[in-house]
Amino acid sequence: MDFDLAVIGAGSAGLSVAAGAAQLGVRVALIERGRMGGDCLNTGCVPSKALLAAAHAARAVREAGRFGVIALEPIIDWDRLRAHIRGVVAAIAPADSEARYRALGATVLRGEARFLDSATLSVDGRRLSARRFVVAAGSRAAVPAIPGLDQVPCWTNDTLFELAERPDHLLILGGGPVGLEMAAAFCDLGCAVTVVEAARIALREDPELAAGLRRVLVRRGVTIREGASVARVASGPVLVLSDGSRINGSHLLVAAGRTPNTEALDLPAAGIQADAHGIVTDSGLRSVSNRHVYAAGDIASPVGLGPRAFTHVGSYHAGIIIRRVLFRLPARLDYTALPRVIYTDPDLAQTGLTEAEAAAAGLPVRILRWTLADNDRAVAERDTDGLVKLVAVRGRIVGAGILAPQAGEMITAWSLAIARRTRLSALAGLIVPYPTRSEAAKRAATGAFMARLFSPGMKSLVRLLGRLP
Ligand SMILES: Cc1cc2nc3c(=O)[nH]c(=O)nc-3n(C[C@H](O)[C@H](O)[C@H](O)COP(=O)(O)OP(=O)(O)OC[C@H]3O[C@@H](n4cnc5c(N)ncnc54)[C@H](O)[C@@H]3O)c2cc1C
Ligand SMILES: NC(=O)c1ccc[n+]([C@@H]2O[C@H](COP(=O)([O-])OP(=O)(O)OC[C@H]3O[C@@H](n4cnc5c(N)ncnc54)[C@H](O)[C@@H]3O)[C@@H](O)[C@H]2O)c1
Repeated sequence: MDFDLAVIGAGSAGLSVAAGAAQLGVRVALIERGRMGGDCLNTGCVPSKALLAAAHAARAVREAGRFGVIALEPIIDWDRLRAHIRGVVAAIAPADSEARYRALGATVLRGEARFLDSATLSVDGRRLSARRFVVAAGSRAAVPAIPGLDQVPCWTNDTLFELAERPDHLLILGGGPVGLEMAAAFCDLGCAVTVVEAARIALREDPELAAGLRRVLVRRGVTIREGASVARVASGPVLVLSDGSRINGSHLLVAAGRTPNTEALDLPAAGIQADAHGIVTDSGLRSVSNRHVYAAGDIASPVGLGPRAFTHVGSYHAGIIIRRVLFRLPARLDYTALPRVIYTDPDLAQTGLTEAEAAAAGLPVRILRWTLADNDRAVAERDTDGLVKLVAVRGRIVGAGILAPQAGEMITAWSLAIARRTRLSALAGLIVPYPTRSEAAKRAATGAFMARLFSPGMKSLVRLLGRLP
């Protein structure tokens, strides 16, 4: 065997597996056909957050008047904005580079991997055998089969961040995390934006939190069409809906979900079962049909759990695979406290179960809320949109959803609370610094005890105790 482990794909998931394995002295091949770092570094998380940072700065200038700070409409220099995004990607790139992985001890092969049989790959014609394989080939933007869409120039996340032109009016097909983050960004940068969504925006998220986000985006000027069925796309671009209405724009971004990158791999040659969602695995990420193969990141579709397309999931998967393959431990996925964040400012962050998920599981759900309108820090900053919504079952927290600026920074504590099965009473007893938005979450937890604390029985008890010497 040429290698102990061959990792296909140098995105978040593949890089994490290769780094762990190489540092443990395993002979590991890391194979990448495109750019090191995959989607997250080049066409996903990193450029999108760099773009959002610029967009938030523009809005901060535009909205400074509410503090009595007089500012004019910001001027966006698109050349410098482009350079800013490239600069951020370049600053992070060394961590994902070929040089770094070679230095860690991995053999980095540039080329497209294809299975020849269950123990052999071809990498651009070169044969390579390995004892185990990790397929971490990721996903790409799914382009829906809408008549005319293939005839009209459109952006996906692959091309968007080149910012080839300033869109006067950006049409966005899809109101999931990509569509919403980019709607927030381009709107803040002064472009007209229309989101056209087949169902409702942020479909996976709690409807109450999604409604709060919708209100904010609409107030800022984003047009949102939900429940819209696009019958065809005409040049312009124009989205023609099935009710006959037409939505004209200057540019079109397709953000309608993901498709796993399975085609080039010739998975059947290695007997690896896959479906439209990715490689079918057990809950420890091993292929259900080839014991030597594991899947990680966006391309992994564990039975009963399904894919989760997040960078932090890719590295979590890597940890599971390292434990299983190298340490022979019975590691299994557990998404009980998996966080996710839509970075729209306010961010929509969720961990654990939503109210609907907990109710669907037949759990006796108790919902606790606190709105940012009742949070002193939010009031001081004149930014009171948002809500904390906790999902509790039998006195323990099982889910938390937060719509707030920097909610992504607030959610980790709630993941820990869920993972550790923390009691609401412990959360309500926490000392939280004043004034912070985190207080809103504590106040939500405290709400569980208010009625009992200030009940007539408790008043009688206090009266009685007051009579003691
Ligand atoms: C616009 C956008 C914003 C996002 N923002 C966030 C965010 O803020 N936070 C977050 O957690 N997630 C975010 N995501 C999701 C995140 O980017 C992905 O979940 C993550 O990058 C997936 O990592 P991966 O390693 O599974 O796949 P990828 O990053 O896609 O890497 C797979 C690699 O495999 C290579 N490859 C494919 N086939 C072959 C082959 N046959 N041979 C050799 N190489 C191959 C590809 O070239 C690619 O480099 C975002 C996604 C998008 C699109
Ligand atoms: N901040 C983050 O962590 C972040 C950011 C971006 C992306 N991501 C990851 O990438 C994944 C992909 O994001 P996404 O937003 O592209 O996909 P998505 O699947 O989450 O959302 C796509 C949306 O497009 C809609 N849609 C599909 N076909 C349509 C059509 N023909 N017309 C109108 N609407 C249509 C769907 O109803 C859905 O609401 C996410 O699920 C997430 O896991 C994460």
